[in-house]
Amino acid sequence: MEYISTRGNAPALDFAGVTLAGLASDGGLYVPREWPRFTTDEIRAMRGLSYVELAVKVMLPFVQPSLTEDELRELCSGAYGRFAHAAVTPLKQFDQQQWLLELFHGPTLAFKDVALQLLGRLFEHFLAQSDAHLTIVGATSGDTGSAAIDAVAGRDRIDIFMLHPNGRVSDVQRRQMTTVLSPNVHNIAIEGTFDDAQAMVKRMFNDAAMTDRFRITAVNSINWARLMAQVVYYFAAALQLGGPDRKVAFSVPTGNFGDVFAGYVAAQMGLPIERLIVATNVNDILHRALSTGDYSAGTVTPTAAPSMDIQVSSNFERLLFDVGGRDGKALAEQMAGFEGSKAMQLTNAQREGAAALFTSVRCDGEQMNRAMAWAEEHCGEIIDPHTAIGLHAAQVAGIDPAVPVVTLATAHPAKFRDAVERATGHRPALPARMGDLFERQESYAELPGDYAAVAAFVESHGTQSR
Ligand SMILES: Cc1ncc(COP(=O)(O)O)c(C=O)c1O
Ligand SMILES: N[C@@H](CCOP(=O)(O)O)C(=O)O
Repeated sequence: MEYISTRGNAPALDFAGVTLAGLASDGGLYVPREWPRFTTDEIRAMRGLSYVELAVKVMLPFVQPSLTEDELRELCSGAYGRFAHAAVTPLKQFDQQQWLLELFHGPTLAFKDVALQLLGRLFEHFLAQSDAHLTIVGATSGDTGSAAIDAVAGRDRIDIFMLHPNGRVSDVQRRQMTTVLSPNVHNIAIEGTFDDAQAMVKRMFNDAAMTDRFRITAVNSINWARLMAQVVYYFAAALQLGGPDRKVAFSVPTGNFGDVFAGYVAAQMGLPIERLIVATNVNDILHRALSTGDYSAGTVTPTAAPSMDIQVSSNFERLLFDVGGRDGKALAEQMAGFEGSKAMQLTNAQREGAAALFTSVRCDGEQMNRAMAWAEEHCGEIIDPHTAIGLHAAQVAGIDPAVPVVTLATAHPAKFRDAVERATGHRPALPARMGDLFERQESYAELPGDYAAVAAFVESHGTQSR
């Protein structure tokens, strides 16, 4: 498979190349040159496969020729062997129509583990073929950070610099990152929002003074390999609910648009999907874009679902590229306009293309709390605030009652114990292996929201590769 940039002005790369590159050199995001497509018979034949075997089937077209089938299988076995549930992403029934896909059984209790456990292994695999040293620079609103750190802590020839917005992640999320004291892990709390951190990360990819010396890559969902691994669980859930002979809808708590874009990819690969529901909190740029065509970023409002406190959603660019006719030059101009003014209007083609599969719902704090309480009262399930936003959207999106709706449960409720306790009266416990999280020593730097300060920190703590 060959990958091209959404902005049309970067070299096409193979899978190993895009995995190590992260972001394209023209500032765009890599996407496959074309979508691989399964026939209905091929999808039907996936029923009953173990998660690892399903992952191999779904991802193989994306990784060849950089990886053989056996290499992919070995990497997946290692990655998913670390999950605490035999099904990796178990599906639970809420009622006649509503289902919950639990994506938080990995080491750091969020859906990010599904992709990052694999990505850490991919980095190691591809690095073994060269003598390069990799510098990962990432931004997190809470969950990507710990999952990425868990995936690469202690690995040779990799440093990770993870930026989180100071005071805007939950205390469990922060401690999951800052108590990992491996010498290759560097946590940085910056003044500002996740969007500020993400903008600094993207800027570093285009800063020749940095890229000339450091081999910088990404662990955020701007890295194609992240999204690819997330496609698998859409297949896993749909197959259990009668797919491909029955359509399924998915409700996805959304911030950076990575998880729900993976659902879009599954649909392009032939999986029959009724609707993809983009569930946002009050940071609702995506809801406004999908419902009115107005993609304009306001200020970020802190909420009890902090991982979704995002206004600039990186992966939306991938959708705009695909539904807008794959015109890299036109998209580069559109994105340059957005980067200047933080506002843009979707074209008619982009609006109509998105409307064919996506529905959006904005969920405020009260609706989120009610969804948490409903799950507890009616189903005995404690869900986290992000999942609750997805559940609320699933219940109000107006999906045909004959179609199952799967809400993606993106985080374990114990990561957000205070918010869950406020809504349900129950305080979920951390798993035993994390019982001492609050006794562990923390280490992180605090920096102003200033690119030069972050770049200087990376320079002084990183390992030059070139
Ligand atoms: C718990 C949780 N739910 C939902 C999201 C939103 O996912 P995405 O950014 O892929 O849209 C995130 C962060 O990405 C998250 O950490
Ligand atoms: N919600 C994320 C923000 C980054 O998203 P990513 O999927 O692009 O890494 C987080 O928890 O860090």
